[in-house]
Amino acid sequence: MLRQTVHRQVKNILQHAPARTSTSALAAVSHSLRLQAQAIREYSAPSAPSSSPSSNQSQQPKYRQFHTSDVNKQAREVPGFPILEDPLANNHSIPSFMVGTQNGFLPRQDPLDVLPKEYEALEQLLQKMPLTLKDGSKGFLAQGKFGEACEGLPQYDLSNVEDSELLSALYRDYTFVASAYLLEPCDLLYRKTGEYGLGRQVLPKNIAVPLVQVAEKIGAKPFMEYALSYALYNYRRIDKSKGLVWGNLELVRAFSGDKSELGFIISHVTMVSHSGELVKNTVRTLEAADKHNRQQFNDSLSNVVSTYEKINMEMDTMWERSMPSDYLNFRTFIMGTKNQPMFPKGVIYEGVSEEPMFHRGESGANDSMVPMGDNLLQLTENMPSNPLTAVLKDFRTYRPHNHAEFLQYVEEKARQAHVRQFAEQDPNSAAIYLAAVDQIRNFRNRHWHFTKEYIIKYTKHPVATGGSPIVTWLPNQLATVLRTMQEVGAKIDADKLLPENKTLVDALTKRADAQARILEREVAQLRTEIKDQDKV
Ligand code: HEM
Repeated sequence: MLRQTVHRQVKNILQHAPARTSTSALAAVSHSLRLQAQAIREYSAPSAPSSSPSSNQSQQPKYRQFHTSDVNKQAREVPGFPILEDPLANNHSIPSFMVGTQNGFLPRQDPLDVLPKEYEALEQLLQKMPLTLKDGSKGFLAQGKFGEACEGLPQYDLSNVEDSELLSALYRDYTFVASAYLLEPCDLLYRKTGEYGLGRQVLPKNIAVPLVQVAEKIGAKPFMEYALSYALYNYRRIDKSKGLVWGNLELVRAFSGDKSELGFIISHVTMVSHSGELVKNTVRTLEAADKHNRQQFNDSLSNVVSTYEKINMEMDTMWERSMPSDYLNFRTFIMGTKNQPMFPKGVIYEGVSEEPMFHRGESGANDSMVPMGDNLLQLTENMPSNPLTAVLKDFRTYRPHNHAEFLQYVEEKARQAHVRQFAEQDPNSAAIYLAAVDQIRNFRNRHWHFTKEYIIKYTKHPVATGGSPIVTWLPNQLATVLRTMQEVGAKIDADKLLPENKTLVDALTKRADAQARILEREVAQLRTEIKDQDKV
């Protein structure tokens, strides 16, 4: 049935394709649809509990269809993947999240910040929800009254909603309500005792049914996600004419409602605001490696390095925008229901399925900038084959569908074009490659510091919000990056390097050596302090 739908779509595109559309763009769309169908099959596989609200709906494809003719008109003709050059901000029929050279991994249009009047009860519930409200008073969560307040929420029927912007807003809002409802008891207990206890194990049908309806329409899992809800679909520009910069952004929804939650979320947005540039140069680097164009390869990979530099500098502002001592105030609400002791048997979605569901929680691990670098630089395939790396791969399914497809495209293309090997064939290209890997190291190393300073310093809870073991998972990737740098550095013939590259290669490899030793010692020590670090 799905295969037939996809075939019909491809045929339709071929018949109605604009004359200008190249075969490569058509191949791209057909590839995109094939992946879509594959993901539909995976998500509907028997191991994943069915999440259809009714038997009638279970006949429908689980993923919202692309209005591919719109995409075709605007897609840059990258062989293999349609990338938007124009975000098509006025288009409300294609998904809100589609990779573009302008919007990068951000939504194509700013998030819808107020729900239409007909959803007033939902809007009001969310506005009164945070621990601290905008006027400084206590919201439902602070008073332990959120669960009770949810009882008054009508069960909206979302089956006729088709506008992609409204669907995205409703998905964001229902995922906020669901997480607050499920985790409210954990937050109350944590504030009293420092323990999370158990969350609510059943999601009532007035939340569960519309959440599953909207999740199916946008092709997401029915649980809070990083891009589709908490971080990248949750900002509002204060001055619409100004950019996505710190000072001009506020939150649409919040759990704690304090300044540190604002700083935490907005730092992600301002970092991702550079991702269009990153996408553009990643694609150019892939093209250059494919065509063996050395000059283009060096230029575009150097641009990748300088863009990651900007992103890393932006990341460093986290320390002043969001206080480490406040982080645990909102962290409870972004926890998942998979691999978390608060939900030992998952969560039953009332009115949807009798089978419990398990979902990873919100996590920056579902951002696409670092996975794109991992794939471009072929770091993903250098990760050890172990259960921690399997978690990394699982995280890649928790993101907008089009982002997941794009990451897969970059991984395949880099492998076909032998990006790393092409870089290593020329010592100065290898130096640029090393500098690019060093930016990924910079990100992951700062990130490891964040984890120690914002989390491990305050709690011995063994699992991160995304369900990964807090001490061992991040170092699994950081150690791979350091090892890759050591391997590449050792192969470079220093005598053939430009003088500036000689100094660079020397400094980067020495630092990688030192950090690898420190990391190993740190992890060994932390493993003795926090339990269950081999459990994934
Ligand atoms: C206070 C700041 C932060 C803390 C405490 C933090 C914490 C964590 C933790 C504990 C994980 C492990 C995965 C899991 O949730 O199970 C993770 C993963 C990740 N986070 Fe963050 N995070 C922070 C900020 C950010 C920011 C600003 C970004 C930017 C996009 C980000 C991107 C990532 C990425 C890409 C991963 C996966 C890392 C990898 O592949 O090695 N995080 N984060």
